Amino acid sequence: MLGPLRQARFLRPSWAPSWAPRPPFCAQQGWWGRSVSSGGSSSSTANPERMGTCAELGCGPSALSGHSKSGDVLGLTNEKKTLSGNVKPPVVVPGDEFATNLQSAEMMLSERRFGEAWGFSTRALLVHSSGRGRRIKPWERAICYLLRAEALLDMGAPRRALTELHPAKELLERGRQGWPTEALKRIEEADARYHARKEENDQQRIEKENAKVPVTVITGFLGSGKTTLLNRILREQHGKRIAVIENEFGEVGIDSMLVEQAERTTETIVEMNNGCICCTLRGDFIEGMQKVLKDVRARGSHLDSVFIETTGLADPSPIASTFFLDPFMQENYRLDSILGVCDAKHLLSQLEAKREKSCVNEASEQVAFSDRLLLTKTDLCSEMEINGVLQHLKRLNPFAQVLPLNLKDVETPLPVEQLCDVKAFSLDKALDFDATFLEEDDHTHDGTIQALGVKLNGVLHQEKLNVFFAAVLKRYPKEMYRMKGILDVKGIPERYIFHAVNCHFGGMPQGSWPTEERQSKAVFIGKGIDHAWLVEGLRNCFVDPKEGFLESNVKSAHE
Ligand SMILES: Nc1nc2c(ncn2[C@@H]2O[C@H](COP(=O)(O)OP(=O)(O)OP(=O)(O)O)[C@@H](O)[C@H]2O)c(=O)[nH]1
Repeated sequence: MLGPLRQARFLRPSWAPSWAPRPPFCAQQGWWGRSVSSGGSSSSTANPERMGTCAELGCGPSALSGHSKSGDVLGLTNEKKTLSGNVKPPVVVPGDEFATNLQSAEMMLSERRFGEAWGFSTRALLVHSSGRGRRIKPWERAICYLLRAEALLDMGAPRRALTELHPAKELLERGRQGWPTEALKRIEEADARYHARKEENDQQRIEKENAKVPVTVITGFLGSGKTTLLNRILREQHGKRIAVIENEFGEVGIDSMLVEQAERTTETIVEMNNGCICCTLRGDFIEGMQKVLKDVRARGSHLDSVFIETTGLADPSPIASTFFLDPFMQENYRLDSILGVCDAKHLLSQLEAKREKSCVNEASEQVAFSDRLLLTKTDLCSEMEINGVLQHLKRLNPFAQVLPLNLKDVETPLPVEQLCDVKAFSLDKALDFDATFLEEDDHTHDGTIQALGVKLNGVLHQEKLNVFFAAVLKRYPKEMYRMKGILDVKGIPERYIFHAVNCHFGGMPQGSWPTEERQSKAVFIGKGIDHAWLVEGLRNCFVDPKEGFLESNVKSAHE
């Protein structure tokens, strides 16, 4: 039985037997039903359609990706049997081997026996190429390809169908004189079906993509404002449910303590501070992403967005490729954009900083790979400085939209709609930027950049701290990239938060301690720093150095 679609497209004449092919090929109209005297060799003109179609290269409909496992359902065996002559042609046109095969192919197609249809059409094309029998007209050859295209469309493979439709249309383009109207109509119909089916498939793909949770990867050099941005996003009234992945250096997690979990917006915060997700923690990262989804679903909740805050020295590219290489990530998450946060005050010096041989400058890699750039700390710069940085950013990444912002200005609402679910990441663009984007990653980092993590139990003395930090900034004005911490300072009931990016130091009491226990934490990231000197200096900052207890560890920034 013909399906309703095929019935509508190919009306049989009432007189035709049940197996009869479609009207354009029926004997009554005399195209290939009649015995055509073998007029010598076939057309000797070049056959551009001869090369490259699947059947001629030996692969039939079963070669469709995704269908190959069910080859027998689609008739792989039957296609082979037909090709080797083990299936008798159901239609025989005496003295016309080409018509016999083509009409048989038509009949098989009308019965949705795709393997046999493919096999017979290949045989018809082989008759033509071998030059046996009568001269085959271009439109007849076109029909061989056309019926394959129709078979593939019936199987729901419009893109593959196009490779068969193409030679049919090419033959038509070389001259349509003498082509039966029905053949022309049939090509037109197949073309329209191809477009409709392709659109339908594209639509389905878009819907599937849209159902995935969008993920924004926040990249940006040390101290550029990533955590500040995240806090602003979590505090905004945007009605979105957000999960956060925090990745930072060393075992002393500070950012996760600084991210303010706003009940209204925050689903979960996952902390990863045992290494860098762009290098050593890739497996943990995927596990973390699995856990996020599992927990949210177990709570009967949902996620509108995930933000990943990477370390200030991370290369965003290997993190991005995980979304395409890992099956779980591919199925559940959509990489929405790489959001690069740039510090207007320090970016130019960060871009100029030298790295070990064969190691990239992270700041420049982060800018170049971003889809959107957020230029922070504009409040600390003159208009001329801002314009200088903007020009530099344009040179490094001409495609990214740049958004200048003062993240400290909480009065001006954050344009959240420009930051998440913006569909800015493109795999094509990433591959243009780096052809090895989806290959095994082998990036290297400058191992001489190290992070000292310190935990301090005991109250600290404000004056002693002032002296200590002044000494650090004096000794390492360029080498100390970043200092940050949460301190228990005598006389200050709240947590004392300090930040330093290069020589810019700032600190203030902020937020109460979550528990009775007040453990101070600090991280120092830099190149060529004397860590023993730092530890000793900090030990001297306790109100009572004999009572204070200090733990520290040094790690290369990507361990
Ligand atoms: N004046 C000003 N300060 C800012 C702005 N954005 C961030 N900061 C400050 O810059 C310092 C570093 O900000 P963070 O948000 O911690 O930077 P980060 O990128 O998360 O730092 P790392 O995670 O250590 O790489 C903090 O003291 C922020 O308050 C801004 O737009 N203007």
